[in-house]
Amino acid sequence: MSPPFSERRKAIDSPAIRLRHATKRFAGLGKKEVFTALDDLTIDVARGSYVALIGSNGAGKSTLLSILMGTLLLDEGSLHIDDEDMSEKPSWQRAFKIALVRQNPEHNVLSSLSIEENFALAVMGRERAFRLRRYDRDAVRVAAKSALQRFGMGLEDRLGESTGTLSGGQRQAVAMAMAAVRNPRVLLLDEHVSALDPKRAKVVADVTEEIVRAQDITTVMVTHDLGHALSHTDRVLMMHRGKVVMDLSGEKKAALDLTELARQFERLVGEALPDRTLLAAAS
Ligand SMILES: Nc1ncnc2c1ncn2[C@@H]1O[C@H](COP(=O)(O)OP(=O)(O)OP(=O)(O)O)[C@@H](O)[C@H]1O
Repeated sequence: MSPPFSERRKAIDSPAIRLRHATKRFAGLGKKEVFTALDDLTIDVARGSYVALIGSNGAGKSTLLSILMGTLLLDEGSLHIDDEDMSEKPSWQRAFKIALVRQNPEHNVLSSLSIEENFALAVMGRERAFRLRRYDRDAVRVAAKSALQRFGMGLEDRLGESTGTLSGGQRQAVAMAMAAVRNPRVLLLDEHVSALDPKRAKVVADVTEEIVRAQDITTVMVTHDLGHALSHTDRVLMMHRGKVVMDLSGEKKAALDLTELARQFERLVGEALPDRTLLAAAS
């Protein structure tokens, strides 16, 4: 029996990601030194929204992605994904819900396997069974081809080739297409186009947004490129020293004046935005 309407409504309205008073500390170099990478962070991420995390080096962006992924666990606070308490669950217990595309293309695909075999692993992950067993080759090929075609790189005709022979841009396209085939509840992007040349970066960024919108995937992207964040995402969270210092969405984001943004950021944190963040936005 399906749940009552009120319960279904609640599931749709409730945020996909609910972070409450999230704190993560690391031991510093000195014996008693402790560094707070995430400092009492409370954030809701709406279902299906595309959110960018921007901030200077060491602001806590990667730590936050690791907390969402489960490769790090919180010291204090809580994390719910789709109303399920994930605070204590390590990455392997939530991997079927979450896909991650990393900055380094070599970290996203297994280069000893073919493109098709990489997709087979992605599909098996979606089915919550990472056992190496015979996979449905036709179904995997159909899904892989249709996801790869979007990138216009001809990769759909090279399924039998080793991913070790692909360029960085091609590997990132394969990684994004694999994420699309897995159709995760949450997609995490860690500067996934920053290592690519501008032309390939644009293709991968554009298709990423198409996938996110078409499949309604809640997405959190770390980037140093404010221009990329402003043109593709619904909401920009500016981080500094483990806190969100600015939260821009809707009209506030649409009416954004970069000089004013830089001024406000500096006033709030006492430090200027990194040059590359502003330069990327202005170009
Ligand atoms: N495993 C770790 N051990 C100790 N300190 C860590 C660890 N991971 C991160 N930190 C520290 O936590 C702080 C936040 O790091 P984080 O990597 O989250 O920043 P970031 O915003 O992603 O920066 P960047 O833009 O340079 O990638 C940094 O000062 C970093 O040195």
